[in-house]
Amino acid sequence: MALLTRITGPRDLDRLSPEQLDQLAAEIRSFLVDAVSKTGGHLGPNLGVVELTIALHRVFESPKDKILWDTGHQSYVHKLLTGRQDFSRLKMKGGLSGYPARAESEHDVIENSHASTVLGWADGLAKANEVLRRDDHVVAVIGDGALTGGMAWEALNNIAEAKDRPLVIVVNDNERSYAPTIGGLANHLATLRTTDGYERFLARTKEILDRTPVVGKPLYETLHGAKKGLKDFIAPQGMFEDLGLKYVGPIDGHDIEALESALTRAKRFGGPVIVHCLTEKGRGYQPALADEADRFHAVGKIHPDTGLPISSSGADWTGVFADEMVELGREREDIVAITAAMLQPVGLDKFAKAFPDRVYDVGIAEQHGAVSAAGLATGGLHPVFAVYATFLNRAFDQVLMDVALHKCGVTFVLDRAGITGTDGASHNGMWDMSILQVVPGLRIAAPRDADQVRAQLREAVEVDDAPTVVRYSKGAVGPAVEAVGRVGGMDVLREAGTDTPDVLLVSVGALAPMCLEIAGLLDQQGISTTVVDPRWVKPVDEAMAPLADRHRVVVTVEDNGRVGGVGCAVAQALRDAGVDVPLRDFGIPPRFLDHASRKEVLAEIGLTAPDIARQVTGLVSKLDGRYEQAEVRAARD
Ligand SMILES: Cc1ncc(C[n+]2csc(CCOP(=O)(O)OP(=O)(O)O)c2C)c(N)n1
Ligand SMILES: CC(=O)[C@@H](O)[C@H](O)COP(=O)(O)O
Ligand SMILES: [Mg+2]
Repeated sequence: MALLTRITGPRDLDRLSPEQLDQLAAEIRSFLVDAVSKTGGHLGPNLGVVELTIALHRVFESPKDKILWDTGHQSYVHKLLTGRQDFSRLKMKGGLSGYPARAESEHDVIENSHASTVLGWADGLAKANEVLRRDDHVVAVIGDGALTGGMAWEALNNIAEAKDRPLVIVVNDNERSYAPTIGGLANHLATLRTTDGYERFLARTKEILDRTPVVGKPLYETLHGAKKGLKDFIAPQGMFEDLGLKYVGPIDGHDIEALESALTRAKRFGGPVIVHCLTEKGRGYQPALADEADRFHAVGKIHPDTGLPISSSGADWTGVFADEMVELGREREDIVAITAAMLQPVGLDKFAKAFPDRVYDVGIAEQHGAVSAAGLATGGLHPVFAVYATFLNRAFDQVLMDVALHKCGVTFVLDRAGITGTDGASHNGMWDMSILQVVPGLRIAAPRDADQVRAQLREAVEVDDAPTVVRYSKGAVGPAVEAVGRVGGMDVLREAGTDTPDVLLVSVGALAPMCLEIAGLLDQQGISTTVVDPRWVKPVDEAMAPLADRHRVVVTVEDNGRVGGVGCAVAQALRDAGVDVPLRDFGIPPRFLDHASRKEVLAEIGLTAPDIARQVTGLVSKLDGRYEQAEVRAARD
């Protein structure tokens, strides 16, 4: 790493020769494979942007110029070139974030990770430069996948309008999101890729003319000067130029010299310009290139030589859903599936294999996915839209106004619900049960184990006149948690063992084993506890209020934001029923949580069995104290 370790900031790149730049690119690739194989992370995307990042940092002057990365998962090389070379704790507590992070560096402008936002940011920053008369540049790097998001097009619509407001958009076209990027836009990029456009024509002409030096240079310059007419003559530049954006490309995204030349021209242009770069996801690393599914988009710990995972975590929630979907698909021809560019990560790959005509990849377009689902349902099908919980945030209005208002039978399967941890603040699925609480008619299932995923998915797809949601966690699914009884539609997981029980513990989803542990700890303190799993947490089961009324305290525990979550809904239901029992709700506080393992985050926010047991013990003791005081008062009076 002779060169890489000497790069302490972007300006150190200025003094490197072309040969040294190539060597630096090779060093960075080997660093990435070595470092990310130890920690896990977004290996494929970063291997693809090594030369592009070097060229960007040579042509632009970050942090004065703002370099923005859409989604941000491909910012590792940017980190390496901006003084962050300790990757030993990547995505771990106290280590580097997996995305741009303002706390880490003045070179990181936005803390993203939800896709397709960068053009909006760039638009705003460019407008600010204009109003404040700054001559700084704004450069937005967006992938072909992120470009399928509607927000990107809303921004382009604005950006194209201001002909003399400088803004450089780099389209990092590796032809893939996780899997190959789909749709009309992807097809258009493919046409641009294969068109022998102006750039390639000019490069070839230059090559030929360089061999005839006498007439070569003047002729080349004449051709270059006549570029607009020449461009139209050679090949139509398509949609981008039709929109009013200057188009430069396609550029070989692994040729630093070509990249620098294109970026320099874009920088000088003085208006909005698109630089279309062709890159290869997983570049230089054979195991990634051989992985047709996702080119090592995001890996766990792997053996660097083979790319094979170090350990396999056994059955996970996604896998249970994946298998059950195939079963359901066999049983019911009306069941169709939707993914927003994440077929494999959400577990719809098996369904797609079995029923290729019944799965729709809508691109990174959660809003459209939800509305399209409303259309499918209205057309007589039952769509299952599988999406990470955090990404459904985007489609809230569509769930409310299109799916729910129209009473459409659409099932949303929310993967990665609850604390996911290592992907940081934006990836925790901690908002879904709060925002969805307000949607009339919508029902939410929070299965506690694999059997319940299967059972509740089946119950969900039976509902054809309202949206249903099935939400579960990331990673390994725990052992089955057997019910010992049933009250209304709720499973009783533990009886208090007395006619005058102290605590009703309402356990939500995957937290069932923890709730049973809490009950055990309370038992040791002489506090008798009923543990109930409502299964369907919205609407609150009608049996909840009478059950609560038989206890002295109600405690809810959920892997979701406390504000507006299941605890709030239960409290409201009890109030509505006139049940006056103290309630204490445990959940995720309304804070953005730094990246760390799920276990560390849960410990930090006090969502652990000992913490909760301690607090509940305190609460019960306080009630006992009050009770005793009342008795003393009564005896005295
Ligand atoms: C709103 C949203 N939906 C889904 C995702 C999950 N996701 C992360 S990266 C990615 C693919 C991005 O493709 P592209 O922009 O082409 O970048 P590449 O990885 O190919 O460099 C997806 C779907 C996300 N981050 N944000
Ligand atoms: C950038 C992004 O949004 C995804 O790639 C995310 O990192 C995936 O997370 P999982 O590892 O939980 O699938
Ligand atoms: Mg891509």
